[in-house]
Amino acid sequence: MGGPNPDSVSSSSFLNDKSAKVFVAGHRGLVGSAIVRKLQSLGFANLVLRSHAELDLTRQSDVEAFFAAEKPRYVILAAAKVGGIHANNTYPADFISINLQIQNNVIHSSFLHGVQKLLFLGSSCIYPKHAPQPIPESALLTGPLEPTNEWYAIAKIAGIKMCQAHRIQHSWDAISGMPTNLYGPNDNFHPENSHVLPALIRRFHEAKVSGAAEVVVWGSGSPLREFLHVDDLADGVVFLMDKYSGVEHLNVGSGKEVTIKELAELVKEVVGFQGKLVWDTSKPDGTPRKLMDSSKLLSLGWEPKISLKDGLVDTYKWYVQNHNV
Ligand SMILES: NC(=O)C1=CN([C@@H]2O[C@H](COP(=O)(O)OP(=O)(O)OC[C@H]3O[C@@H](n4cnc5c(N)ncnc54)[C@H](OP(=O)(O)O)[C@@H]3O)[C@@H](O)[C@H]2O)C=CC1
Ligand SMILES: C[C@H]1O[C@H](OP(=O)(O)OP(=O)(O)OC[C@H]2O[C@@H](n3cnc4c(=O)[nH]c(N)nc43)[C@H](O)[C@@H]2O)[C@@H](O)[C@@H](O)C1=O
Repeated sequence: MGGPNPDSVSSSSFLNDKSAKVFVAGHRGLVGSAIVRKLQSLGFANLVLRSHAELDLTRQSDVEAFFAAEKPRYVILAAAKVGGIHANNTYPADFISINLQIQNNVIHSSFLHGVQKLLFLGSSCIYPKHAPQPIPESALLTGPLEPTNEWYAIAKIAGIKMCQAHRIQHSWDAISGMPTNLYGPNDNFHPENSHVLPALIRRFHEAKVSGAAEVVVWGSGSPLREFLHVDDLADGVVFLMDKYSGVEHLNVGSGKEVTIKELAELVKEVVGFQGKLVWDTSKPDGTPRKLMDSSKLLSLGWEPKISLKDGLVDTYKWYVQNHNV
């Protein structure tokens, strides 16, 4: 590999630069809103924020004009087309094309307009379906992907490679973080297109309110998933912006996994639903297990703080208060 050592790209302290312009793309979403809360709590006073309606990140010329006018010093890319297993499986063209467009436009414009540091967010679905567990960063591109989300995964892998290519060719400080399955305030609670945790909060709550006897949960209940509260992820994102400058993407996980059956029982308990669970095995299970090995990030000094039970209680409270239910 020619050019400068991509791990030697210098990174000045993000946390000592709180008056700098920081563009958080996707600030109204689950992840972006948590990052904004975190940055504001730390005293960052110059955040640049645009809703989807104000700036469609799939439009290359609009994105370039935005960067030319605003010239942010830092960019955190949390805008994406996101959804659970059903949405990924049903809209493959949207998941690959919208994500490639957003990330290509934002990464390329950031580079062209002198952004000092950019953080790209991928997802644990970039790894092969049957990756070794816990999954190390080195498992990337070592085997076939899970078919229900391969389109999204290919876009995310391309985003990692975009960052790496710019580091190698231009010594530009672009890094990537791979979060595990996330949840928390401002999640998407759509009945079909959301991820499992918000979907179950809504379904159990609606069943409790209507007095239904049973709740349907998708798949066999046997897949294992690792969940991280989005406030822990936001803390990890700021940590990476401040402390990490390397070519390799880094995993960001809680290190704790549960089966979907255990998760459903926990949501049932937190919501206070008294009926029974019924499994719809016509729905896909997806990846059997995806526990990430986050030891590289942990060794740098970051650690998650919110337990799944506490995070669920907090998220259910937020759902009831914010969804007029
Ligand atoms: N949720 C999870 O479990 C996980 C998420 N991640 C990653 O975190 C990142 C954020 O995900 P999350 O917060 O959950 O997703 P959300 O859907 O909650 O938020 C995505 C945000 O991106 C915005 N957006 C989407 N398309 C466009 C567009 N064309 N132009 C401008 N803005 C746009 C959305 O605005 P609008 O809603 O108005 O379209 C929304 O504010 C993604 O990269 C995702 O891959 C990684 C692992 C797990
Ligand atoms: C973050 C991650 O998220 C997705 O991958 P996933 O982990 O498979 O996500 P999921 O939350 O949708 O499902 C987890 C498990 O839960 C089961 N399940 C039960 N009942 C419901 C249910 O009601 N809704 C959903 N969505 N799933 C349910 C479901 O059958 C599956 O076994 C991809 O977007 C991927 O690209 C990605 O990055």
